[in-house]
Amino acid sequence: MENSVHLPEPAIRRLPWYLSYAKLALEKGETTISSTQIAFAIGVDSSVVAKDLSYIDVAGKTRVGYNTFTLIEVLETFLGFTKSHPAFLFGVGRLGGALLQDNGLRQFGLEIIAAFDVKYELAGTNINHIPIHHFDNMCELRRKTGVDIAVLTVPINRAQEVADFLIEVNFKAIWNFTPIRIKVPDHIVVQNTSIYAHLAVMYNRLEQLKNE
Ligand SMILES: NC(=O)c1ccc[n+]([C@@H]2O[C@H](COP(=O)([O-])OP(=O)(O)OC[C@H]3O[C@@H](n4cnc5c(N)ncnc54)[C@H](O)[C@@H]3O)[C@@H](O)[C@H]2O)c1
Repeated sequence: MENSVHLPEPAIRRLPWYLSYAKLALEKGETTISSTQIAFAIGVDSSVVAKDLSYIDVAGKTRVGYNTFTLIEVLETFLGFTKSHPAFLFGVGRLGGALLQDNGLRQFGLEIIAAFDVKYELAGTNINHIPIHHFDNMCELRRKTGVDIAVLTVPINRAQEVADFLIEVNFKAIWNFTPIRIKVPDHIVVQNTSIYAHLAVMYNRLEQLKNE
């Protein structure tokens, strides 16, 4: 069963933490794990873990626990990590190039099948076997493949115009790595991912600690 249930976003964000913990537990030979154990390891209340896991179709008892292998399987399927989600990447610079090199994305179900840039010299090359095309050829490839997901790694001053164009040609989801909050209509799914924003939180908390 993939994630068709509408879960609160904080719950969706916690489930991958449970998954990582379950994988570690299995590596250590723990064939069952309880929600109390998960709660302790992750640092959240066990009632929260039990509630989160109640959204997904996994058999288990709060005290006795879940079969670790089954829990991993069910979580991976539910989170969409076992299915392949084809995507196009836009902007093959330092960050875009690094993402193309990252085989880890595939483990989480994201399959970047082609990348696009406005630099003519990049067209016809590839990174990690992923072909790079000129941006002008994108619409044709989009029509052929029906890809819905765009990974956006263009310079900040190009982000909105590229996003607008992608929406016009029917992309449905944008994973935005640029540090600008792109504006999109309600029916478009956007995830903004900025390591810089996390840095700001870290600095702020660090200052607070120093002032305590
Ligand atoms: N989210 C993060 O954590 C994070 C980390 C580093 C960088 N960034 C952001 O990612 C973006 C890329 O950073 P970078 O360092 O890789 O930049 P870069 O300049 O190395 O690469 C950008 C690439 O985008 C291409 N490009 C420009 N306009 C385009 C268009 N219309 N269509 C397709 N490609 C186009 C450029 O030719 C270039 O190759 C920036 O917005 C940067 O701020 C985010």
